[in-house]
Amino acid sequence: MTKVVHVAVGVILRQQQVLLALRPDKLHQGGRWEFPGGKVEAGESTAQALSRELAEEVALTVHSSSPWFELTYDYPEKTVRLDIHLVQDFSGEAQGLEGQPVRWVPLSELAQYQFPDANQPILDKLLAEFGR
Ligand SMILES: Nc1nc2c([nH]c(=O)n2[C@H]2C[C@H](O)[C@@H](COP(=O)(O)OP(=O)(O)OP(=O)(O)O)O2)c(=O)[nH]1
Ligand SMILES: [Mg+2]
Repeated sequence: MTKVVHVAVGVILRQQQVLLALRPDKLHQGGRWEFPGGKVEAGESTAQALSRELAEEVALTVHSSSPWFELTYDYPEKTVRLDIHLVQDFSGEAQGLEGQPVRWVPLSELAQYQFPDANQPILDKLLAEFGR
């Protein structure tokens, strides 16, 4: 049986820029840029998981987030269910608390980055709804 990993993903937007973090080489889909987030733990809502992960990983305090869409993607080694939220109401200065590079990237430059294979629909929707 394939395990499905439930992941809370934050598309964090600030003035036509989105926050990306580089996944360490050793991790699944390492060396790719991700939208910060992580696994939803038992007993947590997705929004709670997202707030916890963004505090732990990139030092941001989420004031509110809104569910955007979900996608399921089958990697050879596991299936992920990405529960993608928009985050536009937050405070703090983004920094990679786990030593990972983080970067505010203009939407117009997203095409220059390599993302996990599951992420294409997120990029398409981001540019369709927020790009100009
Ligand atoms: N955060 C995030 N994960 C993504 C994205 N795209 C994508 O396929 N994933 C996958 C990669 C991983 O298999 C999974 C996230 O799991 P993870 O291991 O990074 O979760 P975590 O932050 O809770 O890390 P850990 O506690 O296990 O160390 O989701 C994305 O844009 N952002
Ligand atoms: Mg993570």
